[in-house]
Amino acid sequence: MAVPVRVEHLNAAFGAFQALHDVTITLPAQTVTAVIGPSGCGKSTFVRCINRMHEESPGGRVSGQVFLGDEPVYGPDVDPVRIRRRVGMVFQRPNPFPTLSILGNVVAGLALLPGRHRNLEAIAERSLRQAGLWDEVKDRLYDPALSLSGGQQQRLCIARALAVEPEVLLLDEPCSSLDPISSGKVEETILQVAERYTVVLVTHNVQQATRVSQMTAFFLLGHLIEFAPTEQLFTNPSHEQTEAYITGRFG
Ligand SMILES: Nc1ncnc2c1ncn2[C@@H]1O[C@H](COP(=O)(O)OP(=O)(O)OP(=O)(O)O)[C@@H](O)[C@H]1O
Repeated sequence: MAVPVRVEHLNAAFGAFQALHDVTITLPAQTVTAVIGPSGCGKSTFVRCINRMHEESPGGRVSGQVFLGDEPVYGPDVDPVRIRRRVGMVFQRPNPFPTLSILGNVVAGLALLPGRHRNLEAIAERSLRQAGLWDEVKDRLYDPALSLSGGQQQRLCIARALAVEPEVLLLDEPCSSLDPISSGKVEETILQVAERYTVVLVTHNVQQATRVSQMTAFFLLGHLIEFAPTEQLFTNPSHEQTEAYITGRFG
């Protein structure tokens, strides 16, 4: 079940350096929200605050609040591990577990969940289908994950994230290490999973944002400058700085 992510007055710092300033935004459910902006503007920091990974960075501090549905992510008794189960994440470089098979990778996260181990093959099939990889791997589920191409490995990582049934999926530049054909397949996967999840896609590629997202958030120097339907933001931006970025005048 997808839930909206409501971010209120979020500030994030690395020691004395403030990387995010007073960000307030609601990321709708069953929608792909693209997060764009020049290098260093705080895109990764923003998504890492949603699943409480930022606080794991040296000097990482957060203030403000994030709600997953009704649950405050930074509530006093909230277990970050449980939040990370509700909010799956896929990184820039595919990072399958190198010693595990394709199937072993997909179900790896389930070992951490109580009472869910009954039907691993069925869960793996469902997740691989959702990630658009099933047909390519169904006859080689016990092959090493590293025998897959980079693009397949990235879709495997998406399947692994989906296997534990998160509500939100964070994708931090998932195509940046992939060739255009593999990127296209990952984009198809993103479009497909957005029907069921709240998807947040960090991307450097403004064309990719227009292809796969319905909403776009533009960040600059740690500030959220503009958040609008993607088509509107790219055709009729409300801010001069957004226009400068999307027309390639900086960044
Ligand atoms: N571990 C860290 N320690 C100190 N500063 C950091 C750390 N990680 C990131 N920063 C700084 O925080 C700011 C935001 O970084 P962040 O990685 O969120 O930006 P980004 O928009 O995702 O960049 P890119 O597009 O290059 O990945 C940058 O100024 C960066 O130098």
